[in-house]
Amino acid sequence: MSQTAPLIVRLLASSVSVANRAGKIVRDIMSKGELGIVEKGKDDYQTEADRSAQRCIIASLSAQYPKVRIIGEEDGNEIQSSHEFLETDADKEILSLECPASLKGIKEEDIVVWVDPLDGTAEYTQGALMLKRDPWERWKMYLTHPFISMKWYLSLLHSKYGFLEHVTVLIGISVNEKPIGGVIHQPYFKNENKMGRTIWGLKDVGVGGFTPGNPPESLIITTTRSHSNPIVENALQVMKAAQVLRVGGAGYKVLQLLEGKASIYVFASPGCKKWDTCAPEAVLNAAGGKLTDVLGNFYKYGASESRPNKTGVLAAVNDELHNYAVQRIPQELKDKLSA
Ligand SMILES: Nc1ncnc2c1ncn2[C@@H]1O[C@H](COP(=O)(O)O)[C@@H](O)[C@H]1OP(=O)(O)O
Ligand SMILES: [Mg+2]
Ligand SMILES: [Mg+2]
Ligand SMILES: [Mg+2]
Repeated sequence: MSQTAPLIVRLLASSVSVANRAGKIVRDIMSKGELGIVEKGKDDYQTEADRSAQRCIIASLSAQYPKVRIIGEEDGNEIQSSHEFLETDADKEILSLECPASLKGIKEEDIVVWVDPLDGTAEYTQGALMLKRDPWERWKMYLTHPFISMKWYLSLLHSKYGFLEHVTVLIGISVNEKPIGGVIHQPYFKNENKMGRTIWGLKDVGVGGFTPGNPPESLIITTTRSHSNPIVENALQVMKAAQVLRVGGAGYKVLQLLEGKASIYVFASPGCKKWDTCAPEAVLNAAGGKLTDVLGNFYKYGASESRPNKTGVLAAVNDELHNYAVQRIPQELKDKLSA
């Protein structure tokens, strides 16, 4: 690795390589078919892919950047047992980036990295069903699946490939409580000749790994497909959108904004945590967008911050769309979430 590149550039380059490796782990576990699903709470599951991918990311980054504080979604990821997963490559394209003056003086001690090893776990476990080509085998798996309703099962059958494309690996880099760099890796993105893609963003540099798109002509909202409730629905109704897309994962929804498939991401509920939004917010910022809670306030990403994003998520590719969304949310709803 080029030791001459400034720390933040090296860390982002390492994060890109580590996210690619984690994505391969996620795919390999799915191919083996033993997901090892554990229920953490209501509508909250963990699989062997979440656990192994996190072990890979934390072991690899902490071996190379020992003083960086790294916080992952999953518990019980002892670093000692993870040498098989060590990834020490660093992406060459990122290493060759010109580091802006504003990021040159950053030290390891100033950095907090937020890791979501697998964002869209609900969609990942449902994707396992779609890999069963035999309808009878698929039906049997559905019957033993812990949390797929009949409505979801039917929507899965209609979706042809399931929702695996919604799954992402998220590595967010924050300094002084603000997200300044991030990686969104999509293990199941279908390219012509290879599986997966890695999107990155760095403050005062820009974004890469995809083709940015302008916001759609009409107002298209993207929101949750697996964690809705009456307040979430209320916040959608007031937007007066031409269309509402219901997809999985915070990473995937921000990708939809970046690619011009949706205008605003609205989620008026406390379910997302700091590891869900740190990387997406960093990439969105680097593309000129904005991610806040539904009141329009920024989240802070210091190591001692509480994990839940209690007051929801509101994101857009530009200030104008973001302002529109903040203004549409009724005060009563804002009060309810911040109570
Ligand atoms: N109620 C919840 N419980 C646990 N995780 C949640 C909840 N709501 C949202 N999340 C996390 O935020 C992501 C985005 O939410 P949604 O897909 O509903 O829009 C989810 O994929 C999940 O991350 P993860 O899959 O990493 O556990
Ligand atoms: Mg989870
Ligand atoms: Mg997540
Ligand atoms: Mg996760």
